[in-house]
Amino acid sequence: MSNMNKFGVVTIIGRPNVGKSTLLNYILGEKVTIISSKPNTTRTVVKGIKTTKDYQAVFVDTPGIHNARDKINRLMVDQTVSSLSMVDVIYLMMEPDEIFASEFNYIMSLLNELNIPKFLLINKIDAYKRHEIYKMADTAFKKGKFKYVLPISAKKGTNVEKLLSLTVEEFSSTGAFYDEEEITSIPEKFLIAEFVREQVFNYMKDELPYDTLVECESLEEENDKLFASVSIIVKRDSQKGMIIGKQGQNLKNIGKRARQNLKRFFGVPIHLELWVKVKSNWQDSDEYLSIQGL
Ligand SMILES: Nc1nc2c(ncn2[C@@H]2O[C@H](COP(=O)(O)OP(=O)(O)OP(=O)(O)O)[C@@H](O)[C@H]2O)c(=O)[nH]1
Repeated sequence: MSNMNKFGVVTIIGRPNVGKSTLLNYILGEKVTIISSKPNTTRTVVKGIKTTKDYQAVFVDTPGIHNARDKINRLMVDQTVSSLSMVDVIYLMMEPDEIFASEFNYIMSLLNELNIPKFLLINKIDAYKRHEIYKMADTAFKKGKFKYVLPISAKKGTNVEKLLSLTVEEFSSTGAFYDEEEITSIPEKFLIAEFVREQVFNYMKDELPYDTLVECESLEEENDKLFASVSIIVKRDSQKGMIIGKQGQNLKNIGKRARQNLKRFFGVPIHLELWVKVKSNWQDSDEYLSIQGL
């Protein structure tokens, strides 16, 4: 498809009160898509979606990463970090007077394992003196591997447009485009499809992943276990064979890795049923267009 919109997933990490919600509210403006959390579940990770004519950005939560002090929490944080592999950009948010203490070093050491662009956002610049902001930016460059260090004010919106355009530059143009209402009601399905899509990209070479649409068709929960049925839709029979692989090895690998990541992410076991389908013109089909929200 020509003219494909950009799609990406962003997470904001930062200690309580640093201004994460304020930034998200500013970015999403009045058109906030709040994904209400269901009772008894901690699985609702999608915080909001920003859709423009050029791109769609999904903001997800990374719970627990800032309580990395004791062992149990570290375990949880490790799991959170693995689940971050599906994210396109990580924002780490700090205030100009925050000290780069052991907790920061620990979080950075975890995040540095991930080959994902990290932006340091120095927030609340409206409330600090210039030299404090410069000092923080300087230390940040020395201490962390940040693609950008951006001073912002989430409250006033200073530099937020700039932040968004830099963020969208990191997005790939290959992702599906989701209907906001649909995603509001099925964030988990969306995430499951994304996790599988990630593994298609991981195991398949060349153009094949770009010719692939991944869709979670059904999701049920029973006795604290998730049952998901996911279709991997390709354009040609030969591609179907490639996805399945010799004796089904590729499909097994895709399923195995996706299942492991999903289990870590959702915190419950998941039974993942994968189907490979051929639909030569999926990019023109009504189904695909409805996923795109067109
Ligand atoms: N001066 C100033 N205050 C800000 C800015 N951004 C956020 N705040 C204030 O900081 C406080 C905390 O902001 P939140 O957005 O709730 O912080 P949070 O990181 O989401 O906090 P948790 O939900 O506890 O994790 C609020 O009183 C905000 O108004 C900013 O750019 N400048």
